[in-house]
Amino acid sequence: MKIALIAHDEKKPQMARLAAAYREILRGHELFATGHTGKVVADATGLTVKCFNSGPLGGDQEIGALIAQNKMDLVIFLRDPLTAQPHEPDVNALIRLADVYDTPLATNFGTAEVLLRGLDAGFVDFRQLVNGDESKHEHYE
Ligand SMILES: O=C(CO)COP(=O)(O)O
Repeated sequence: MKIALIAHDEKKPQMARLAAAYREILRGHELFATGHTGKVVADATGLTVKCFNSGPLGGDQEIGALIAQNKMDLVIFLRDPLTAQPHEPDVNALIRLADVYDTPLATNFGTAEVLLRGLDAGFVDFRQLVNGDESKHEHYE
């Protein structure tokens, strides 16, 4: 599975804790992240993370583009709801696309834990069916 990890600055310590706690689950998957979050996750876990641009510089849009191609299976986006973000439209666009493509998305630590445990239990396996079915993608277009 392809997993995107994104955290706003105030949430990066949480992301480091989450990634370290669920390292054994994450290591079986392909990890993607916005620039600074990717470094935080790589440092916390030692795992390989494909890093895109930093969020404010277009990283959210790059991950959004993968969602729009149905090439992202799960997104953990630890948003900071208490700080205004200069790239709020990009954040909203990414979340909107996840809803368009029924991509599982967690925006806080608690839901992220449930998603990762669900991933481990096979509850996200339906994504393989979605990705393997091109007509499904056309259906969304
Ligand atoms: O701003 C972000 C998501 O909107 C995160 O970007 P960074 O991981 O580069 O800090």
